Amino acid sequence: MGAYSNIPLRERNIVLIGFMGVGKTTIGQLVAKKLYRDFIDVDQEIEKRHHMSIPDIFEQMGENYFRKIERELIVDLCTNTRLKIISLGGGAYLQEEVRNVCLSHCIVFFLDLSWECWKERLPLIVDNRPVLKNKTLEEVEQLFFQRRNVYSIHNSRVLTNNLDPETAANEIVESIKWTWEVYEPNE
Ligand SMILES: Nc1ncnc2c1ncn2[C@@H]1O[C@H](COP(=O)(O)OP(=O)(O)OP(=O)(O)O)[C@@H](O)[C@H]1O
Ligand SMILES: O=C(O)C1=C[C@@H](O)[C@@H](O)[C@H](O)C1
Ligand SMILES: [Mg+2]
Repeated sequence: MGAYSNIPLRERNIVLIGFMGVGKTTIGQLVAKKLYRDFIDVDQEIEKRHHMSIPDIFEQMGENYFRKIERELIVDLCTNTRLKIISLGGGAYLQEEVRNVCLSHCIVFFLDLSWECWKERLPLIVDNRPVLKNKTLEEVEQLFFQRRNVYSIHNSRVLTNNLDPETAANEIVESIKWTWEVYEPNE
């Protein structure tokens, strides 16, 4: 896999990364609509292909198996598709191979949210995120900041504190269009 593929910027998939619950799925869908592009949510795609929910995959096949199919799907999407909006699962980007393929083939957007704002979201997501199961709030906080270090490797970042999904999606679209204009003008 080359360090930087020669896919034109305007054709590159846009990949959304960030911690569980920051809004990758919700905001990704809106970005796709606004750019008239197809949306792929990696978690939903895995559930569809395997006819199982993510919590069931974790429980019956184990996390290592989930990470393998997650990685293989992302490598396939990044290398074989263009013009998509792709939302990753919250843990996918921790795998080095995933980071490498996303950064070399796509434009990677980090959806950032402060710990204070994120904490208020916890009740909305805790029931179907196996990684959060049986963790104390302190342990989740530790994971939040550990992972933040990895998400910090990205092409662009949007801080979504106090932004509703629609506004966050508009910011991403503006930023993408600006990048296209600056780096590939007159197309
Ligand atoms: N900008 C926002 N403002 C308020 N609530 C939001 C925002 N974005 C998402 N939410 C809500 O937060 C919850 C989690 O959002 P979502 O499922 O999109 O997160 P995610 O990043 O895809 O999580 P995961 O990594 O687990 O897939 C949902 O209930 C969603 O409605
Ligand atoms: O952050 C994580 O490790 C995960 C996030 C979800 O999107 C799912 O991919 C799964 O629940 C694991
Ligand atoms: Mg999601």
